[in-house]
Amino acid sequence: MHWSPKGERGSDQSNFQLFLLKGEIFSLYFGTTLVVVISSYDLLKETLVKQADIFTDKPKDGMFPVLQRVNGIVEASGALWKENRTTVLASLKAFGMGKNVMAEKVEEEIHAYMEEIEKLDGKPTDVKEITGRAVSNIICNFLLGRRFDYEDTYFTKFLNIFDKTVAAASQGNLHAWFPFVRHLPGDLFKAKEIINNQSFFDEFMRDFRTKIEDDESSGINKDNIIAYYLKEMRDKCDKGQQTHLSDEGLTRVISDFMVAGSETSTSTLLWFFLYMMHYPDVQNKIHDEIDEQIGVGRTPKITDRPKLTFLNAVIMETQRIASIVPLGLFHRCTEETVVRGYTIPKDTFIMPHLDSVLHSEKIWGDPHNYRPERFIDATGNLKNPEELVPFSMVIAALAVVVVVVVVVVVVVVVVVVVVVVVEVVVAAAAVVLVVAAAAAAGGRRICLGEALAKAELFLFTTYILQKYQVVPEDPNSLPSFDSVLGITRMPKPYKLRLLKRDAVTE
Ligand code: HEM
Repeated sequence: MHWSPKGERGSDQSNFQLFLLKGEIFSLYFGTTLVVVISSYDLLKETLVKQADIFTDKPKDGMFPVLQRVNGIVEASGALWKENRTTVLASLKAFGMGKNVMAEKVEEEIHAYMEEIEKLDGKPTDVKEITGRAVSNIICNFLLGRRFDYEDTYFTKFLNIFDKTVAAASQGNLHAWFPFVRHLPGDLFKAKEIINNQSFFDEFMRDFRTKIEDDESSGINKDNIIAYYLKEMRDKCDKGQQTHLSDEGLTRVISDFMVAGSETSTSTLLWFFLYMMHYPDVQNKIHDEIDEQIGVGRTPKITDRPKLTFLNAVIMETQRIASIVPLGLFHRCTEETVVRGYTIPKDTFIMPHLDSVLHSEKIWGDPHNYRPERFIDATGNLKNPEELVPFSMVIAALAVVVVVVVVVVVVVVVVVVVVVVVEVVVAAAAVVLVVAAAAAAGGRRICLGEALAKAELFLFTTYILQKYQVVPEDPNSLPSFDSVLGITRMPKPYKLRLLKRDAVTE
């Protein structure tokens, strides 16, 4: 469900509509599977964060039991999940995740994206396809260490298959809950299509891998996740170390990245453009801020981010109100436990109802109003409330761990500074911090792409609004806030026009 700013309800074409019910905790059955829906910030914290050891794993058969394999990150559990995740995180760190190197890869893609936008020449367009293509290409750049030209036939074919997989996966996945439907004649529930797409996908993965290995043997292009993963796997095998890293794991990591990293950022950008059309005052204010802080003489940089307080607040408000992963991703409860007096049996599926936090009246007061100012404090600084959970709950937990460690470290430093050399303590403190953060991240499911997604959202929106005004196709009729719920909550297709700002001013 989506609430428009004027309080009108939009509609999701979703199978989940029924479940957007009231109550902090309730259970229901999907087929024969018991699912417990957990709502409210406090309750999600009580479960996903405070009882993380019990609530971190994923359903044993994964989201698509028809594929009969669970590996990679999103669907994996236990030691297998941890090693895949740690390896990928280490590779991202090695290539500058969270630093400017990451932003440079994003910027490289945005330059190509802006050329495509320029070609539109202000004509009414549904920008979903070109935006999605640019966002997927960024993920390819991380996976392979290179981007593709938009005309590249290999890339186009890959994206087509990927789109089909996402579309089939978005259609309710009924065969996961009612296994008998897989045996019905025809393919009404898309089980066969998912299996076929997956084997195409696997073929592409093998191709990707061969290309990387060729590059590797010729000594080029080592800054990519695939090369890093393969090297780790080989090194561990050579040393006779036990490892969960495998070819299958790598294939799943690649598809996890494509699925988790493409639709999410694309959907958020489409919501952003939609809100810009509905709120021209907000858009004008961003234009003014960009003009003042960056001007028109140079392209935006990630280092401009702290200067654009209002734009940051608009992105946060868009993520909050759009709530693109409203029902989170399933977790699994690995031990019987009691929550608020209700017994949750072992292996129950847990649905984290993130929407209940992002749209909570208790937290936001007026959750259905689009009001970016809620993220700016009285002194004009950006606020970062822990209840803003589009990437799930874990950030708050991580922050808490880090804050606790920082406090302990500061106290230790103050005490020890009198007798010992300060640098030694600070160095030790840094190690403790890294270890603590790693432990927290390793034990919980923080969105692995949060830093990348935030860089993308900032750079795409700044580049576009520096040059263009986003206006509706028809000035007398704004596109609706209705949404379609698939893997993410996407706005229903709409067309916009991107008008050059200098032309508008003239
Ligand atoms: C606006 C963009 C994004 C949003 C709102 C978002 C949101 C989420 C959410 C809600 C989860 C579920 C966490 C949980 O299980 O509790 C998640 C997991 C994940 N996301 Fe994102 N995400 C975004 C972008 C990305 C990007 C760009 C990537 C890839 C580079 C990515 C990779 C992942 C992965 C791999 C996981 C699984 C983590 C695990 O299970 O250990 N996400 N994301």
